[in-house]
Amino acid sequence: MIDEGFQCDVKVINAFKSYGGNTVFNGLNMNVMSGSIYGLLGPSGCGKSTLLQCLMGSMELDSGCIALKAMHLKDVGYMPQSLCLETTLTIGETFEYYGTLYNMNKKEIKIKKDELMAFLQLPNMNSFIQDISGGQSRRVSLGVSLLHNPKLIILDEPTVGIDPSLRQEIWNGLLKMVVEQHKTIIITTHYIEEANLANRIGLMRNGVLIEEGAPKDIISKHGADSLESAFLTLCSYQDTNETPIVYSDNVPTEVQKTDKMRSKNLMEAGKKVDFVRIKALLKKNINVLCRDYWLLFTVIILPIIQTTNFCYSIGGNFKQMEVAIQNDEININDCKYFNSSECIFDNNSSQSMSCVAINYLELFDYTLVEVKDRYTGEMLVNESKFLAFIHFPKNYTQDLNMFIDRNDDYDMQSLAYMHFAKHNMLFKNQILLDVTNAMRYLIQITLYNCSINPKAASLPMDFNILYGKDVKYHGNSTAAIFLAMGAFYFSSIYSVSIMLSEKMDGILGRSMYAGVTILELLFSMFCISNALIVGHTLISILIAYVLFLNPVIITSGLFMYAVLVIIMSWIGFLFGLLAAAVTPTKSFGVHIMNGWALSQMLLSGGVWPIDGQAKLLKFVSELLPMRLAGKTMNDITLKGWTFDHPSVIIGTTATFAHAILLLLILIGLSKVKKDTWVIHK
Ligand SMILES: Nc1ncnc2c1ncn2[C@@H]1O[C@H](COP(=O)(O)OP(=O)(O)OP(=O)(O)O)[C@@H](O)[C@H]1O
Repeated sequence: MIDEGFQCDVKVINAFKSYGGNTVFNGLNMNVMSGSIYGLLGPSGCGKSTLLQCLMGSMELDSGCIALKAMHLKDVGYMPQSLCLETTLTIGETFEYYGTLYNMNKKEIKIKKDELMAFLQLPNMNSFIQDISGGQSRRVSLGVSLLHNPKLIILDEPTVGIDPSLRQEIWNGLLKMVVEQHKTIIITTHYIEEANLANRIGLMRNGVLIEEGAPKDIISKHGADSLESAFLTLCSYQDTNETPIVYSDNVPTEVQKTDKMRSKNLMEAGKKVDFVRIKALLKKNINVLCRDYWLLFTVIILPIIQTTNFCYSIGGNFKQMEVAIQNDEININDCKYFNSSECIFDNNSSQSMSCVAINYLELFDYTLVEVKDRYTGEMLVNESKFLAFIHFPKNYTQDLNMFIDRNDDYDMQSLAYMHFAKHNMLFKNQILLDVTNAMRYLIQITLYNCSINPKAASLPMDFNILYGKDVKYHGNSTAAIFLAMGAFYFSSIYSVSIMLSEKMDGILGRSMYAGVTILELLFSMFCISNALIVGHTLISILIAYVLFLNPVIITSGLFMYAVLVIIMSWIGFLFGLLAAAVTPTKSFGVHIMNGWALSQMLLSGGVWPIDGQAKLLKFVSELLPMRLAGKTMNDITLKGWTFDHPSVIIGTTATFAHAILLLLILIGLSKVKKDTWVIHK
């Protein structure tokens, strides 16, 4: 600490700071007396904002010392150069949020709100910040820095965009605060004439203060008629002298000697988690979410729509597949009245057994269209108008006698014939399977009518299904992977969106000046994210398993299913934070999320079983969290495995390990990357 006797509220001693190779402070000294207004002037880009951020402790000096009398963040009110306010809140809500962060009660906030409304001529307290003018929102920002009645007020260009008469009133108000309440105010401005009202000014250029003193003294010292011409004189003096002028009056010698010393960093003091602040953050973030209709739609309605889409569209049998047919045995419309009861070996039998196959296919929802000849049928398939063409020759049933009898007279012309397109393996597989089944059924019916055991036409094999008796469609075996994907993706979208706006718009940075810690913000976001995931996953589960009857075996393992969904949402939440931490722009963060979710969906067996992947890729896919969680969830619902099954234990533990790994990466990143969560505005 600096000795008690000195009358400065702020002292900067021999400060050095550079961004990469760009030197901003080059041995800068500054003294701000208690109970005064200090005007910090200088050309654009000379480092005024950087200096104020260093005073607040949000930025470190490379070397030198900053000493503040203020002990706590609540003793300081800081207005950054950018707005750094949540624009979806109203003016009133903004004051309530910051008032609560500063531990003010409702009555105190109300009194201060009325006071600031009159002083800063603010619009209606219910106006949303996004709906008011630039000048009005800057006044709200100024109001936020004055709200908690701080001892030291640091304002970065508070009067930009404000009309001259209101500017004058604001200065009068600030002067009154200094006189009546003994406040200390540091203010940067580009309007040199208004700096005349300050008690003391510092002229900053080329990394140092080239002059510091009362405006009148500076003007007379340089024989100028205004601050502006004094400043110009000083600039030309500095340009012709190589050694920078370093003013260091009133600097205690013991502090001057100490390089790299910092008496106290306000931002580092009192980092304890505070539940009042968490409550304020929760309220603010719920308000923000409720007003961001697109985000609300994306994290609540979209998961429900997508689950419904998934159940309706993925993995079901193909419907109304169009097949061209030429039946020389009978008109296919007459098959409707076909009754197969006679044995085809009977002499007077008039059966058209092709109808058995045709009716079978119609029963399985095929659209059969009669074509006039084989050439047309094949051509239509080649032109992709039909998926297949089936031909039954004229004496099909008659010749079937010989086929069953294994008669050597049976020739290839007597066979039914299928010409089909292979451009889509799934269509091809389904048609082949259905037509094969139709023909097997035809043979079985034929044998049965002739009192021959139909088993003769079935496969001599017994199939026993161990797991997944109720799995009928591909979608049944990917439903759990899809739900795991939803838990991951929609949580990540929430965290990346909120965190990016907190970071890029400087909202978190500003809340931190009011004492908020990153942990508190993350905790509040985490609570909201969990509430969202529980809500939309419950609805998605009801849609998938109750409405669309995806098979599920009810066991105690379902508890682990719920646990896995929650862990997947945590992984999504953490990954969203990671994307927000590394991305240089808002939109890129969302692209990272979409890209990673899509890749996982493709690799995790959600689209196609991973058993079809190359060995190395499969090894990687096996380790993906969506795969681990989705597979384990599938094992629980389709195989009925419970929480004590080794596979369930391994799957759950490995998924949880992913969450821990992401957490460790985030902690590590926060330590090495200074702008992980906050961009200086
Ligand atoms: N995060 C950053 N990374 C790199 N350089 C930076 C960063 N922030 C500021 N600078 C550079 O540091 C210098 C000082 O910037 P600063 O914003 O402090 O200037 P200023 O005096 O407040 O300017 P203005 O009056 O235009 O607001 C500028 O050259 C700027 O380009």
